[in-house]
Amino acid sequence: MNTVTIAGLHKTYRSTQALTDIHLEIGTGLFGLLGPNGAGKTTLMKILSTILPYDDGEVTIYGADLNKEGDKVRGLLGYLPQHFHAPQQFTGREFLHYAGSLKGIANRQERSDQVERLLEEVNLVPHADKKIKSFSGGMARRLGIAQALLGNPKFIMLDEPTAGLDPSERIRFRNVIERLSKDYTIILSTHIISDIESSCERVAVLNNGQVLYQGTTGDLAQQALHCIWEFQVPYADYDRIEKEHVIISSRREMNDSIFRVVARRPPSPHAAAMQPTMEDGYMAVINGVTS
Ligand SMILES: Nc1ncnc2c1ncn2[C@@H]1O[C@H](COP(=O)(O)OP(=O)(O)OP(=O)(O)O)[C@@H](O)[C@H]1O
Repeated sequence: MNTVTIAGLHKTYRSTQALTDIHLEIGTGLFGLLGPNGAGKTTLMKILSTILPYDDGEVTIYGADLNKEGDKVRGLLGYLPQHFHAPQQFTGREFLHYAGSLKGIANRQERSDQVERLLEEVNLVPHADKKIKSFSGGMARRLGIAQALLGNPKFIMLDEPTAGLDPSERIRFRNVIERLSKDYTIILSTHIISDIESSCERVAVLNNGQVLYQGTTGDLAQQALHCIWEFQVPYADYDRIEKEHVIISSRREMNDSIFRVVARRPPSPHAAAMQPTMEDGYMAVINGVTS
């Protein structure tokens, strides 16, 4: 069942066309929104969270029209913005009480029940009475998720939630999200493929304000079928290869460089055809080199 439907969405900032004719169908669970810097991910999230008006299109969230039923939509959603800053002098628990009041949870007992449940859900109980200024980046992000979940939303948007986290914090954060995805519709925007690879079933790839792909993560990899090659050249040729090909990765071995590239034809007579990964599929879609 689709919980979020977007049809013909357009958004322009003065002279910048940020989103062009976006069509997306999103169901329950975790949905990945992938795209390079400037693709339009934050713009889309701001529109869905009713912060930003749009020029044209139809958006429904759990059956409510974003344009006509803004208040109803706001009651359904939780949002973790890209640059989330909680007041540093508050403790984690104090901040959640404060955020709960702002969300209109007036009954103190009800607010307290939600705050305690969410602290547990994001594994912050042992740190709940520490000042936020002492939190690590990962703890602050998990607090951000907890505030997004206050008020029992059904639809949660997380904008680049793992940016700047170290690997162990990223894994802990990912586990929290995966657990939540069983009960909520979650959109996770990122340009880090591995955030999505392990946990999302469906993804959309956005570039220059357009949806270039939407479907399963497995099918995204298949977009690069027969287009992924590895080959070895002397290290001295590095600059030439970089100019001539769309490089996915490269590594140095002794005096040679080994390149993984996306191309419709073999980039050299000795190039080996490789099985595509999701990252390969993403690079193929972004660069318009699909099979
Ligand atoms: N307030 C604004 N005024 C004018 N142009 C804007 C504004 N906000 C975003 N843009 C432009 O709209 C386009 C989409 O930006 P957006 O921030 O939505 O992309 P993004 O995919 O979230 O990128 P990032 O990963 O860097 O946050 C970009 O060209 C950006 O420069």
